Amino acid sequence: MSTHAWVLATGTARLAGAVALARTVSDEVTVVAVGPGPLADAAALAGVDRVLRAVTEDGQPAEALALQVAGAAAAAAPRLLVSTDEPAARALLGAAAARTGAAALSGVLALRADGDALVADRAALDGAVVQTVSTRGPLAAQVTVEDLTPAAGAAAPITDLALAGSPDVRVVGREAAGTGTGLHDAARVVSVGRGLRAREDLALVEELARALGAEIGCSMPVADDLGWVAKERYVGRSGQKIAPRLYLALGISGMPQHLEGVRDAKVVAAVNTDPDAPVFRAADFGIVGDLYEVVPALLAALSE
Ligand SMILES: Cc1cc2nc3c(=O)[nH]c(=O)nc-3n(C[C@H](O)[C@H](O)[C@H](O)COP(=O)(O)OP(=O)(O)OC[C@H]3O[C@@H](n4cnc5c(N)ncnc54)[C@H](O)[C@@H]3O)c2cc1C
Repeated sequence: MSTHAWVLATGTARLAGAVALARTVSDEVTVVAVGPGPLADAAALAGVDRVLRAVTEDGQPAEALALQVAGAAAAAAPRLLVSTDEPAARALLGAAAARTGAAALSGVLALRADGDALVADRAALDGAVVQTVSTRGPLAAQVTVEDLTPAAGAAAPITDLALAGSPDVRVVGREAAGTGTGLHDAARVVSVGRGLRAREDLALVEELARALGAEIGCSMPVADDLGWVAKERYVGRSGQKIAPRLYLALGISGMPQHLEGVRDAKVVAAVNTDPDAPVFRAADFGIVGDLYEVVPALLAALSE
C-alpha cells in the first residue's frame, strides 16, 4: 500500500522518530513545520521527503494556525497524519483529524499495512495493554516514539504552505510558571511514587534528596490524587520533562506515561519491591527492595 503521510511538527523533539514511524507505511513523508521560520530548516534534516512551512507571526502560538493547517490537510488528503506528543502538535492533529475525517488515535507505538488497511499498535489502559487498531480510512496518529538521530543526508526541499488568513491570536504576557521547582536544572532528582505509605514518610525521601543535593520529583498520583507533593513536581507525559544526570525512582511502577518525563535522563535508578515492575526495564540500575529499608541504608552509606 502506498500512503502519503503528513507529520505535523511544532518542534524538533522526537520529530525524526515520528518521521521514521510514518515511513514504515509511507512512500512519501511530508513534515508540516508550524512555528518560527528556523523550525522548517531543522525539520528538513529529519529524514523527510519535503517540508511545508507554516510560519507563525511574532508571538503567535502554533495552535493559532490549527484551522488553517487542517484546511490544507483536507485539501492534500494524506492517508496518514502524525504528530508527536508535543501539546501544540497534538492540538494541530486533532483539528486536522476533525477536518479530514481521519480516525484519531493516541499513544501509537507502531504502524503497519495489512492489505488496504492501516494497522496501529497503541498503548491503552495506562500502558498495561497494547491494542491493535485497524482502519481502511485515513488515520491521525499521535505517536509515542523515542528520539532518533536522523541519518546524515541532504536537507529536504522546503516550500511555503499557503494558509488562508492569519488568526489574531498573540502571546501578550510571559512569566516563569509555578514555583520555580529547580527540576529542570537539577543534576539529580529523587522521585517518589505510590510506594510511599504516608505523607509524613516524605521526610525520609527529603533527607535522601538533601544528602544527594537533589530536587524532589514524584509520580502523578502522589501530586494529583494524594496532594503530598506540589503538582509542579510530578514527572511524566502530562507533567515535567526533565534531563537530570541521575533520576532515582523510589516506589514508582514505571508506567510509560511517567517514564516519558525522564527519557532524557542520563542514568535512571529504581527501588521497587516488585521485581517485575516496568521501571526496571527502563532503569540503568535497580534495587529490588523496600524503600523504607533501602533509603536508610543509602543515607547511612552516604554519611560514611
Ligand atoms: C493520559 C495519562 C497521562 C498520565 N501522565 C502521567 C504523568 O505525567 N506522570 C505520571 O507519573 N503518571 C502519569 N499517568 C499515570 C500513570 O499511568 C501511572 O498510573 C502512574 O505513574 C503510577 O504512579 P506510581 O508508579 O506512583 O504508582 P503505582 O503504579 O501504584 O506504583 C507504585 C509502585 O510502588 C511499588 N512499591 C510499593 N511499596 C513499595 C515499597 N515499600 N518500596 C518500594 N517500592 C514499593 C509497587 O511495587 C509499585 O510498582 C498518566 C496516565 C494517563 C492515562
